[in-house]
Amino acid sequence: MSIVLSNVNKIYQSGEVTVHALKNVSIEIPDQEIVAILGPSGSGKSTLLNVIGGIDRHDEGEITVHHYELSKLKDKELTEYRRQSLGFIFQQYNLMPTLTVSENVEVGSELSQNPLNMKEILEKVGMWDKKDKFPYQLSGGEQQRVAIARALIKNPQVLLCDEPTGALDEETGKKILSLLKYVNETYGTTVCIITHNNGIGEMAHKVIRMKSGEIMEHFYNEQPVDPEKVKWV
Ligand SMILES: Nc1ncnc2c1ncn2[C@@H]1O[C@H](COP(=O)(O)OP(=O)(O)OP(=O)(O)O)[C@@H](O)[C@H]1O
Repeated sequence: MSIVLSNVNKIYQSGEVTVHALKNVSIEIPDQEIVAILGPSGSGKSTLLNVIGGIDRHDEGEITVHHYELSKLKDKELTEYRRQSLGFIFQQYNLMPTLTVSENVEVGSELSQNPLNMKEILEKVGMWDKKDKFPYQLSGGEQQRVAIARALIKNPQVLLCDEPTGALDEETGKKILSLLKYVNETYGTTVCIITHNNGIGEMAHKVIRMKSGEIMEHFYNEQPVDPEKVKWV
């Protein structure tokens, strides 16, 4: 049960301007693996993640995520799919400033029918001792840990990460990558990471490289590198 895209097209029309953001994209994202989606700005990485994540609708082709065929889902079903199956991590952590760490994670928990245990998750991401702090009292890396905990507590099958280390320095960014690897190994979560940082491709099981809305290449790393050892570029 993996994520399969067949001949997926996505066209944005704003006024006179037409952007073909995804052009006949066919690709498989295997279950329980780490997949890095690389490519220059404007190549369609976020669009790809957004159509997989049901944040945006594709125009043509098929996207199957586990037993869901996304084009067949009504809006309400798409929302349910996002809630039940997916966790999202963004470059901006999007924490609620007026809520504590544990309250922020609770928000994720409330979205799920089978949430994981709060203490376990906060311990796993190394934030249990800061559970009563507010976001402004935390570093960027710590805030991203909370965002990961908020996504994880739903026990999603897939974690979709858009530039998760984009706002972090190398040392902190590598710690977040190590945490994502740990999550993948511990919970069997499929982890998709969009990034400009080619080095992050080294830690992934599979690399997908995009350009101008197309898949330029995709390949498996025979030996994914430890996140602490990737080249930071
Ligand atoms: N909502 C939108 N309306 C119109 N055009 C859009 C929209 N979203 C994206 N695009 C266009 O689609 C193309 C692909 O954008 P996308 O954000 O997917 O690229 P990206 O590879 O993620 O870029 P970046 O690395 O800069 O985030 C770009 O030309 C972009 O301007």
